[in-house]
Amino acid sequence: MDTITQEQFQAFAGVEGWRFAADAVRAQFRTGDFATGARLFTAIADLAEAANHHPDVEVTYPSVRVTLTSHDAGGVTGKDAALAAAISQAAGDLGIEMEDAAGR
Ligand SMILES: C[C@H](O)[C@H](O)[C@H]1CNC2=NC(N)=NC(=O)C2=N1
Repeated sequence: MDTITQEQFQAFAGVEGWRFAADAVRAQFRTGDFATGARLFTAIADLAEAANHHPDVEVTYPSVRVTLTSHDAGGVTGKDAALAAAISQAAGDLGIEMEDAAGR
């Protein structure tokens, strides 16, 4: 699968707030506590396994950081955009908000 540009990524529905940097897209979710972070991670893991496309995920007490890239393509592809949108939807379903770049 070919890589996509930042403009092509931003054109995907549901990826608002994801940040395109170099060869990956990143987002941070404000969970507020570790148990909620674990629930979000579990939802992300289920989506990743279903897509056979896996993010890097950092779970801390107050937040969950997600980084997506397509290792086989060496950059961001439509798989990353589709999974990013699905992760944002799963976070929304759990009542979890995305943080902006400043962590607000
Ligand atoms: C064998 C397996 O299908 C591949 O290693 C998959 C697994 N998950 C993956 N996830 C991501 N982000 N990039 C890949 O290239 C990738 N490849």
